[in-house]
Amino acid sequence: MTQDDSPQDAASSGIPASPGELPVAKTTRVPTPEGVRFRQRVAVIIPAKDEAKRIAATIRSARAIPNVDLVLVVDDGSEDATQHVARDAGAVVVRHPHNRGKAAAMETGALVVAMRDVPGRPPRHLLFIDADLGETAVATAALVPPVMQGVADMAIAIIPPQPGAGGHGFVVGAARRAIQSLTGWTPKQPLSGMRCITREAFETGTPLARGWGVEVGLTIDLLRRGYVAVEIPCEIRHRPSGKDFKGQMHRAAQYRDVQLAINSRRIRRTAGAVRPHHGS
Ligand SMILES: O=c1ccn([C@@H]2O[C@H](COP(=O)(O)OP(=O)(O)O[C@H]3O[C@H](CO)[C@@H](O)[C@H](O)[C@H]3O)[C@@H](O)[C@H]2O)c(=O)[nH]1
Ligand SMILES: O=C(O)[C@H](O)COP(=O)(O)O
Repeated sequence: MTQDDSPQDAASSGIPASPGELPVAKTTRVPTPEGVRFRQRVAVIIPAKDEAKRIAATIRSARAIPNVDLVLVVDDGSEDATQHVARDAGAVVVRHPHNRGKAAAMETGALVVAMRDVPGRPPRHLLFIDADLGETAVATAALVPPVMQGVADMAIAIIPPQPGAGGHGFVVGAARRAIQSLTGWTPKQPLSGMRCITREAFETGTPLARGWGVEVGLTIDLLRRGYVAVEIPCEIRHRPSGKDFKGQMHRAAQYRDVQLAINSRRIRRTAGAVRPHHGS
């Protein structure tokens, strides 16, 4: 992923400048019976397409994240042994029979976690991570505390510059500008998919934008509804897209999906602004 060090003011970054200025998440606290305290749990959801080489290390690392009691892999129609390797590494695995794209894999993952949440207890927070983080996946643990403490409804990883990355900042720039114009918030890494999010915020953001538009769509939809997002640095490594033909094709697909997500939200905003008001 392309990095950008453009300056940001603390207020628009969402990152608190000092403890006295902590933002407050919008997610409603689930009331629990008096005197009963449930430990908030977290589910890691890993959308995975043809990730047999790296998924085992990612799962092992993710299992070490505090408060995680479920690691779920959604095999998005892989043609390799992803599902078998993931099961052997201790994950719960579900599978799309055909490739449906990352956003669909995220929705499937959230649905399966909901089925495993314990009735009467707070729903698990959802920690989405990519399958290719390997042993660095544990560093996404830093995304959990802001959500757990009610500082944010969604915490997004800022990742360090990646060796071999070949981006030109084109997709990232377009995504950042659109989020800025539709929400007033300027994210450093608008495409980052490593995100911890409350169940309530996730449900508010569904249906998700398709494919690679999912992160941009989710950020816009949540911020416009008053939810709070923060970006948190995480020392993770992933397999970046290079400068080769495959990398450029990937960027073209990202650009297409991001533009679709942005355009539909612009249209929705305009339609909302001109819709006649029939209230009393
Ligand atoms: O059809 C697909 C394609 C990919 N994946 C998985 O999605 C994740 C991200 O895919 P990757 O190929 O690593 O894409 P990147 O370009 O490296 O992804 C960056 O940019 C994406 C948005 O464009 C974000 O979703 C990612 O989190 C972010 O790391 C990986 O676990 C894949 O296995 C699927 O589940 N289904
Ligand atoms: O490599 C990346 O960071 C993404 O594929 C986006 O590409 P970009 O840097 O050209 O926006």
